[in-house]
Amino acid sequence: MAKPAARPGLLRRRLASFGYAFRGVGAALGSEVHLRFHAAAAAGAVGLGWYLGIPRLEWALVALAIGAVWGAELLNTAVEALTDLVSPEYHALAGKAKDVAAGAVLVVALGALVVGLLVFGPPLWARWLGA
Ligand SMILES: Nc1ncnc2c1ncn2[C@@H]1O[C@H](COP(=O)(O)OP(=O)(O)OP(=O)(O)O)[C@@H](O)[C@H]1O
Repeated sequence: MAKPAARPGLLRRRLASFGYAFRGVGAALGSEVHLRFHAAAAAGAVGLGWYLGIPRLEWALVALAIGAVWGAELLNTAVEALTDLVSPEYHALAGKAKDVAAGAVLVVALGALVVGLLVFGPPLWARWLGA
């Protein structure tokens, strides 16, 4: 009897999963203008945080906000792709799925905006007043 093909080891499978995940982020970055905008905004926030010397807890908030926006945008991209696959023709439910997914990005982005205003607003204001 033929021996079943050996399954790759656990570590190799985990590493492959990471590879697929990074490939997904790369594919979304390549196709989604919004995600490139989020990348620029994240770079701006990190630069501002470094310039203002914000404390560690505020870095944690900024990191959470950036991660949440990226996560929501990636999920939105996945929903769009699946919707286009399942329902290339017009369908009210397909439209609802895309609108709700886009709404999720909007809600998270508004939360991130509030975080940005609370973290960067006061020290920027103080610098401008002090200048
Ligand atoms: N198959 C469909 N059936 C019904 N309505 C759709 C369908 N595809 C798109 N729509 C509607 O058109 C809107 C825009 O769809 P589209 O696929 O262009 O998404 P988008 O978020 O604007 O795309 P992108 O992020 O690539 O710019 C959706 O939010 C939805 O309201």
